Amino acid sequence: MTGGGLTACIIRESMSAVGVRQSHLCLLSVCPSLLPTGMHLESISLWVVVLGLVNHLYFNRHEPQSAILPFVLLVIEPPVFLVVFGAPISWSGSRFLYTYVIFLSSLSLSIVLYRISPFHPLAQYPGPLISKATRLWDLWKAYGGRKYLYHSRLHEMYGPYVRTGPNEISITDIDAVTQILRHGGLNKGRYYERVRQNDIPPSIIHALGEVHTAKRRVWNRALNPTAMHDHEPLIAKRATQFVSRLKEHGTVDIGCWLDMLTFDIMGDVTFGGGFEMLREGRDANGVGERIRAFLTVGNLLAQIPWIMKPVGLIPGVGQAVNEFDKFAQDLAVQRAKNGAAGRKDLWYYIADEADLEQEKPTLQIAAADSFVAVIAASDTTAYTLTSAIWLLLSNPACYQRVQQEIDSVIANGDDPFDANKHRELHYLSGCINETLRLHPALPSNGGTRQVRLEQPGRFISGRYFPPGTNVSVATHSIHRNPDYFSHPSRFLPERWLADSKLEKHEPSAFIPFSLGPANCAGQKFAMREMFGVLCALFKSFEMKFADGFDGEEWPRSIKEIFVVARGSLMVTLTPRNHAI
Ligand code: HEM
Repeated sequence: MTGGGLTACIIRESMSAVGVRQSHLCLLSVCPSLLPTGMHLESISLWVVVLGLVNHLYFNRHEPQSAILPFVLLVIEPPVFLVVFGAPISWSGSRFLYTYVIFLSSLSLSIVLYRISPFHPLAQYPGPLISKATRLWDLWKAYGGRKYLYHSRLHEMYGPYVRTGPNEISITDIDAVTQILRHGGLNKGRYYERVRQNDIPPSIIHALGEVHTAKRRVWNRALNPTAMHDHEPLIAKRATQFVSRLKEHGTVDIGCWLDMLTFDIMGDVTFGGGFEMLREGRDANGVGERIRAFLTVGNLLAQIPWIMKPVGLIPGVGQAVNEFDKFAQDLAVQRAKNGAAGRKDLWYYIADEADLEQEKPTLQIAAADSFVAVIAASDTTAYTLTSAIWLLLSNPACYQRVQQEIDSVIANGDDPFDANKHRELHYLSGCINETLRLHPALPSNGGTRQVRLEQPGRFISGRYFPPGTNVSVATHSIHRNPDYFSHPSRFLPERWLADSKLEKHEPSAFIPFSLGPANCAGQKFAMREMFGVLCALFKSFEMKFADGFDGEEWPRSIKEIFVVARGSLMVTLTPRNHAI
C-alpha cells in the first residue's frame, strides 16, 4: 500500500468509527492516482473546486435530514483531501484556510447558480431572485413576523404561484389549494418535523397517515355534539367570570384579558382546571409566554428544517422547547393523578379513559395531544376575538349594528350563551367571518405541505410539482384576493348576508380553519366560544379605544409565529344596564 493509500485507509476507518457512513465517503474517494504527485497550489485549487461540485451533486440528490452530517463533512473534507492527496504536512494554516475558501465558494456558487438557472425543476415559477437562491431571505422575513405580508406582496406582483424559496412555491389559486389540502392531497412537509426528529411523540398536528387518522377519530369524539354538552357550561362559566373581572377595571388591554379567558377555558376543558389566570389577573405560571417562546423558536427553525437539530442543541434555543415539553408533561401527570372531576374533559377522550381504542396512548403521547388543545385553541380564539373588537371599534357603524342585533335577539336577563339565539345573529356571524377573513389566526395555514423527495412528482391544477417541492398555502393573500372577494381589504360584514349586493364572493376561498382531513378539529367549539363571548361583552359594556391609544397602529404589532402574536389593545369599558 502506498503512503497516500494507507492514509486514506486510516481516515476511512476513523470516519466510520465516528459514524460517517460508507456511502458518504464516496465524496472523498476521488482516485489519488488521478492527481499529479507533488501537487502545486494551483492544481490543488482545481481539485478542491471539483470536490465542492461533487458535494453539491451529492446533497442535491440526498437532501440531508439534519445539518450535522453535512457540517462534519464540510469541515473535514478539505484537510482530509489535502492529506490524502499528498499536500506537504508543512503547509501553513493560511494555505488550509485558502483551501476552505475555495471549497466553500465553489460549493455555494454552484448551489446558487443551479437554483437560479433555467435547469432547476422550479425554474418556470416566477419569484424574486433572492428567494430562488436561498431560504435565508424567508427566514429573515419570518424572524420579523411579517413573512405572510411579504408573501402577499409577492402574490400581487407575480400572481397565484410564486417561488418563495429554492424549493418552495406559495399558492393562492383556490383550486390548487383545495387539491393540496383535501384527501389524497399533499402530506404535511418538513416544517412539522421538529417533533418527528426527536424522541417526543408526534401530536395530532405533526402526525401523518394512519397515525393521524387514529388521532383525529379521538379528537372528533372529544368535540362532537354530545361532548360539547360537557364543554359548553365551562365556556359560559369562564366568560361570566371574565365579564365580572372586567367590571372591576375601567380601561384594560382587552387582548391580554381575552388570552387569560381562553387559556382558563382550555385549562378547564382539557385538564379539568388549573390555570386560574382570570382570578389572578395575570398569567402566573407563564403558560402564554412558554407557548409563544415555543412557537417562535419552532417557527424559525422550521423555515430551514435540516438546521433544526443542530441549532436545537445550542443552549437557550432548545431550552424553550424542552421547558415547554416538561410543562405539558407535568400538567398531564397532574390530571392523570386527579382523575376526571366528575366530567368528561378532553383528557378523558385523548387518554382514552373509556378504553374505546385498540391501543391506549402512553401518558407522554396523551400529554403531547392534550397540550395541542391548549395551544391550538387559546391564542387562535383570543386573537380572533381581539381582532373582532378592533375591527368593530374601527368601524363604528358596524359596531352600532351588531350591538342593536344582539340587544334585539338576546333580551335583558336572557342567556347570552344560548346557541339557539346565536343562530338568529346573522350580522354578528358576518362580523366573525369577516374577522376570520381579514385576520386569519394562521396567516399561512400553519406549515408547508410537501411532495416528498422519495415520491414521484405531482400534477396539481394542471401544474407540475417535482419531488421535494414545499408548498405554502397563503391564507392571508387568498382572503384578500380581489378575484375572490369584492373590496377585499374592507371590513364588510354584510358580504356574508343572504341579500348581499357585493359582486364577488367566493366562499370556497374562505379557509381560516383550513380544509380537508387535517382541518381544524375545534372549529365548532371556537365558533360557540366566540359567539358567547362577544354576546356577553356587547350586552355588558360600551367599548371604545382608550384615550390616547392609537387604534390605527395596532395591526402593525401583529406578528406571525405559526399562529399570531400581537401588542396591547387598550379599550375603555363602560358597564351597560344589560346585565348578563
Ligand atoms: C378561531 C379559532 C381557530 C382557528 C382560526 C383555527 C385554525 C386552525 C387551522 C388553520 C388548523 C390547521 C393547522 C395546520 O394544518 O397546521 C387548525 C388545526 C387544529 N385545530 Fe384549530 N383553530 C381555531 C380554534 C381551535 C380550537 C378552539 C380547537 C380545540 C378545541 C382547535 C383544535 C385544532 C386541532 C386539534 C387541530 C389539528 C387538526 C388535525 O391536524 O387534524 N382549534 N386550526
